[in-house]
Amino acid sequence: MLELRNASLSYGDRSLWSGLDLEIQPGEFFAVLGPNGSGKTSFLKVLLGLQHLNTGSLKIAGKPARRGNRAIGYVPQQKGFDPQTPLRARDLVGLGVDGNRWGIRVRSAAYRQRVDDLLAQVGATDYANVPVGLLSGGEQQRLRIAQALATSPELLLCDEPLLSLDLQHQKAVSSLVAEQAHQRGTAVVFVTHEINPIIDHVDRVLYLAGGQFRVGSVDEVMTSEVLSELYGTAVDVFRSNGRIVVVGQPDATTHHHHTEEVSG
Ligand SMILES: Nc1ncnc2c1ncn2[C@@H]1O[C@H](COP(=O)(O)OP(=O)(O)OP(=O)(O)O)[C@@H](O)[C@H]1O
Repeated sequence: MLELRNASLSYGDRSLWSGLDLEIQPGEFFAVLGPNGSGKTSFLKVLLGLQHLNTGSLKIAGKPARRGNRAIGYVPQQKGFDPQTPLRARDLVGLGVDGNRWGIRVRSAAYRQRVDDLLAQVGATDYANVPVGLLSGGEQQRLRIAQALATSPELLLCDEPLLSLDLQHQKAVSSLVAEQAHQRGTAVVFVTHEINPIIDHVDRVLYLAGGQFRVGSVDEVMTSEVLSELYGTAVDVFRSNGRIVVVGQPDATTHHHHTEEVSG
């Protein structure tokens, strides 16, 4: 589905990663973790064809990366909608639906059916006609996912989709994305600061830090040894009730964005 070979990316003399070889399979839930500034968003930009690699190659569904690739669905990092936003939930989802493919000449029956199906797929049918600005952060995030799924992408990219969500909504959105991967066969690349909300779902992680990276299962990557090596300083990883607690990262990143976001 996705194939990176000997990939490196740097800005000026700052290297974000180099020598990255990676294949992501259909149906895989793949997370990208790392502190602020480690290159998580840049990684998504590469996949979206918005950022060129300095070395190496990338293929998505067998073809070189390019902008506007319809095989990719993208859930951007976003704040909440303004309460005045004059869009209903179904209008937002409808923006993702490809008019040509569904023979829209606006508001055709096929278009309405497609929007209804997408709303049902993310469990948003009950608030289909509510203005998006009045919905909770978690409800808005479901709609963004529905919008990203509108073209039935083979690859779904999510940039910090859990930011500003409470625990219950984090779980619901994580499960929804996991279902898309594991039941529907979409490859998912999921950028997050926090492993715990997705720990039960994620297949593998890419951890970026200090210009280095590590790829593997949660058990392989989230260890004191690996993180200490990546950060270049002693980092302790503890397990508690199925959760992971990381202590001693030089850059305490986890809550950086939360104060800036509109809460759900
Ligand atoms: N176009 C660019 N030109 C130069 N430097 C850039 C560019 N884009 C990003 N950077 C730098 O590269 C680093 C990685 O940025 P990126 O946004 O990918 O990190 P991130 O892991 O997504 O961070 P965060 O968790 O804060 O969102 C940052 O130091 C950033 O300032």
